[in-house]
Amino acid sequence: MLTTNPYDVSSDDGDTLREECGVFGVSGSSSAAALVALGLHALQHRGQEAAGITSFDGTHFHTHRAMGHVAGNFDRDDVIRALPGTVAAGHVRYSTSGDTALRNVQPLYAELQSGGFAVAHNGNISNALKLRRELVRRGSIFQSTSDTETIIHLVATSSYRTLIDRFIDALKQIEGAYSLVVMTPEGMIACRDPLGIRPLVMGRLDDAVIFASETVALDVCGATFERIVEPGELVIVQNGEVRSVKPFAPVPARPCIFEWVYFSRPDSIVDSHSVYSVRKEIGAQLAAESPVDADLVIPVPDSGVPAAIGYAQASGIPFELGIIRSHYVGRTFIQPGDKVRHLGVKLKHNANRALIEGKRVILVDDSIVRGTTSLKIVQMMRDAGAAEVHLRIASPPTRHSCFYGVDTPERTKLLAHKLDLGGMTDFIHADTLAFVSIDGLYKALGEAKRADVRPNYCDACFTGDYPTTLTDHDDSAQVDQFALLAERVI
Ligand SMILES: O=P(O)(O)OC[C@H]1O[C@H](OP(=O)(O)OP(=O)(O)O)[C@H](O)[C@@H]1O
Ligand SMILES: NC(=O)CC[C@H](N)C(=O)O
Ligand code: SF4
Ligand SMILES: [Mg+2]
Repeated sequence: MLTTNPYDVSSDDGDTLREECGVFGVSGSSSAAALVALGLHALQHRGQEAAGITSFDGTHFHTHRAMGHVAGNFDRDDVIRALPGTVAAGHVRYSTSGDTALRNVQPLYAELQSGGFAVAHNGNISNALKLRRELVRRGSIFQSTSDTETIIHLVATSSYRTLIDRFIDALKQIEGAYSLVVMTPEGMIACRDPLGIRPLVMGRLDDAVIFASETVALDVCGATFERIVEPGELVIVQNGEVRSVKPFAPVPARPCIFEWVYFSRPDSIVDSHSVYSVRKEIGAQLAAESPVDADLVIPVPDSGVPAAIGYAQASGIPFELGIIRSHYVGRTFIQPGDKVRHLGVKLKHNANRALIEGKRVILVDDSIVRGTTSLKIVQMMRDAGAAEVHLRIASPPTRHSCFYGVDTPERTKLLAHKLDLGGMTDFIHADTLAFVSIDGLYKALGEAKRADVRPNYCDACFTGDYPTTLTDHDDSAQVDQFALLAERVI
């Protein structure tokens, strides 16, 4: 089984690009857990494997964690009532390290010398295996196979005196991507890795301070956006007071560019750019770079829609809903195994036959990962009588795996790694295929082009230019060793 998730020795679903995770925290509300449940609903697209909420009532921590969606697990009064207190944090998960099992569902919790410690994490620690090996040698007893648990053991074993110093000490040892919401008896801490790879924002609802992966979660619970948590910043909320600590030497940020391409909801504003507007602008860039004479622009729902609107407006070709999506089928990425995944794409999309017959169509989707969706959709258009099928993709070819919080297929499963443009066009049976250029993507974010040296975003899945060292992934012997370790404890 090939996957970028080195702990995941149990799953046969290693070749899917999945979402990431969502975090949400509330400090200072008598309805803290209920607000977290609402916020997690709005972040459900970021993780559909499992969800959890931890609350603190001033004396005790309370946790409910479960496999599956937020709805179904957190829509009952008794569940919310069992999470009392004015402080609460929650998480929706797609695993990147560690199997899909209850023990890895977040927030993770431990009793430390300083009292309870709960952590919700979006991202992936790219030296977690190495750190884990050292910690286990020194006597740490891990309860999960998640990379996130490494943070807890580093805090527990730190030689610094105060909890904040111990936490900072832990962060300085980890590498990779992390947006965290942490709960301790002393207060809530929200922080972002020095490069700000994963998003994190801060909002207010009356006297409560709120942290969320995306602004849409603030909207949904009626909170107002205050500011982003800066890359490398810790925001500490203690007895209603908010203070900021910046323990890292400042480095220019590299937020994940895929947030604007696919991950974030279009109604979110990520690092001051509207996701919807950026997607439309990518579509416009694509129309300028790769025009084609055709009758209709058709989005591949859902995530291809804003880029298709942008393409249609820029080209003057009418936008039409030529593919109708069933809203009762989950995202393609989460279908287990190839057979079911292929079936999933058919169940999810259907051609709007009456519209397509005899037409030259331009399909617009946000990305090609394995090529499963594109292959099916192009065939669907042909079966519905399309005269020509042109595919336009609102991101550059995905040629590399992500090690920062997205469970990408192993590199060899990526269509653009295996085939060049001609090969891909033949594979999906399109008349023409084009991807937006990397400079076009940067233009959509308001830049003149991608800077050759130190660009302003992480774009490693397109360029292979990873902004951090990848300790675990550069050392395959170590990965094997930890896969064995995980196997023993499953
Ligand atoms: O090349 P593939 O391996 O098929 O993966 C790429 C497809 O997967 C995603 O859609 P998905 O159906 O997961 O979600 P969406 O409904 O949000 O578009 C993405 O938007 C592409 O359409
Ligand atoms: N996708 C994520 O951000 C996952 C967080 C963490 N690495 C986990 O696997 O639980
Ligand atoms: S590798 Fe791709 S998906 Fe991963 S953080 Fe970088 S840009 Fe985002
Ligand atoms: Mg899609």
